[in-house]
Parts: sequence; C-alpha cells; structure tokens
Amino acid sequence: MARLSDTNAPDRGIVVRDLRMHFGETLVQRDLSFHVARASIFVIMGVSGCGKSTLLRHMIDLQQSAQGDISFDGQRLWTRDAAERAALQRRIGVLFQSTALWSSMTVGDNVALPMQLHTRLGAAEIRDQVAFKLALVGLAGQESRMPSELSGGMKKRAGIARAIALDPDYLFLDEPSAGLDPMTSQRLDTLIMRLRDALSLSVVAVTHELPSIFTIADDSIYLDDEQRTAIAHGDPRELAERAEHARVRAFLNREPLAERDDEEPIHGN
Ligand SMILES: Nc1ncnc2c1ncn2[C@@H]1O[C@H](COP(=O)(O)OP(=O)(O)OP(=O)(O)O)[C@@H](O)[C@H]1O
Repeated sequence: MARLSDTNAPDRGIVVRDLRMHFGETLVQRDLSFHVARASIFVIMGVSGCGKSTLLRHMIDLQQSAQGDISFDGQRLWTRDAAERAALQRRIGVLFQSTALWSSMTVGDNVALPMQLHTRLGAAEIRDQVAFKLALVGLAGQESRMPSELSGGMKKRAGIARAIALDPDYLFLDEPSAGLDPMTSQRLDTLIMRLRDALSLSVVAVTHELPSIFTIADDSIYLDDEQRTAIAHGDPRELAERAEHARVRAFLNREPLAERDDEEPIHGN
C-alpha cells in the first residue's frame, strides 16, 4: 500500500492532501489524504451517497475545494496558472458512467475528436492513432460503427479509447462496470489491468462492484457515509479480512451489519 510517508514514492502519481468537500453547507467528506502510485489501480469505495463521485469530480478538476489540495507528479491541480492547469487536464482521461459517446458520430470520429481539438496531428496520423487506440481496447476495425450499434461492453471500450486518445498518464473511471453482465464486466476488468501495464497508466476507479474491486485494485480507500471521512485504506482483499471497522468488512463481504456496529467509535485509519 502506498502512503504519503513512503520514501520511495515522494511525489510521483497523485497526492490528495487534507481534502474537505462540501455542497453548500453540507459536508460530504473531510480529511482525505492518500496517494495513487504511478502505474497502479486505485479504487474509491463506499456505499451509495458517501461521496465517491464527488471525490472523482474534484480529482478531475470539475469541482474545487477551498480546503486541501491535489497534485499530479508534484504539480498542483488548483494552480492559478491557466496554461499549466490546461496542460495538466490534458494528461487526465475520463470515462464517465454514462460513457457519453457522441451518438451522431461514428466510433472512429468519437475517438478522433480530442486529437482534432487538442493536437496538431494531420488526418492520416489521427486515422492511425484512432486505429491504434481502438485496437488497444479490443475494437480493431470498428471505426465506422455508430454508438447505437454497440453493446454495453463495446460502448465502454469505445469510451476508454476516447479517454486515452491524448495518451494521458491518468485514467479516471466512474462505475465502469455499471449495467454490464458479469462476464462483460470481467473482460472490462482485464482490459483496465492491461492498460495499466501497457501504458503505465495510473487508474482511479469509482466502483462498488465487489468482484471488480477484488480483481483490479492495487490499493483502495473506503469513504464512510457516517463519519464523512476515509475509515480504511489499503488492499481490499486484506481489508475484507482485517479492516478495523465493521462497516468496511461488512461492505467487502456483502454482510448485513448489526445495529450496534453503527455505533462503534471510529478513529480514522
Ligand atoms: N449537485 C449536488 N448538490 C448538492 N448535493 C449533492 C450534489 N451532488 C451530490 N450531492 C450529495 O453529495 C453526497 C455525495 O454524493 P455522490 O454522488 O458523490 O455519492 P456517491 O458515493 O458517488 O453515490 P453513488 O454511489 O450513489 O453514485 C450525497 O449526499 C449527495 O446527495
């Protein structure tokens, strides 16, 4: 497990420090500090409404907090320098839960769009890159298909191809397996791990699919909806057996929680 105190991982990867997130007066999560190591998969876990998506939105710069900070390879995300911030945003790829492919464009055009908007590559180079990215996600030769012709799993793959169009260092996935059958979900897990290894991607995934969590996570954090902070951090396979807090063990073992467990004192990780 990578922690802030690791001497061999000073500022590589993503560092979240003392982050506090609000919606108006309502506190979502507080005191979040963790490190996402380079070329690893980090899973954000917790029950519905605990703040997983809100944390992801902060990490991809769609929301900002006045308290705490987030840095990528030592570079602060919330810098005042607009050019620096834009450059950093380009190193971040995102697959949203809805996938959000442009329905009126072919798969190939969907993947090409970020390159047309943000690079100076010519048409032939973009065509090659699109073919390469689609092959990477297992959709070789599917350029001319329309999104409506794709299965749920293929849509996710096309969404990932678009998310990696600009060769990001970081890939954020919001509920990647949502709506997929177990077999398709398993194949997607394999793809995510392959991309981590082949592209040295740092992947941050929000998911509450247990099989997926146990398969892909190198490290994880559990956001508690009652304490409004992280009450567990580490390899989810180990947390399932040895987490200090009953709610974390119950979540990871899909067990009902006895009423009294909700009242146990929780001291953070
Ligand atoms: N735009 C918003 N305005 C006000 N409150 C919000 C807004 N979006 C989310 N919230 C609240 O913030 C809290 C965290 O929501 P969030 O969507 O981050 O949780 P989550 O863990 O991702 O949930 P789920 O697993 O159901 O997607 C919830 O209590 C939610 O009601």
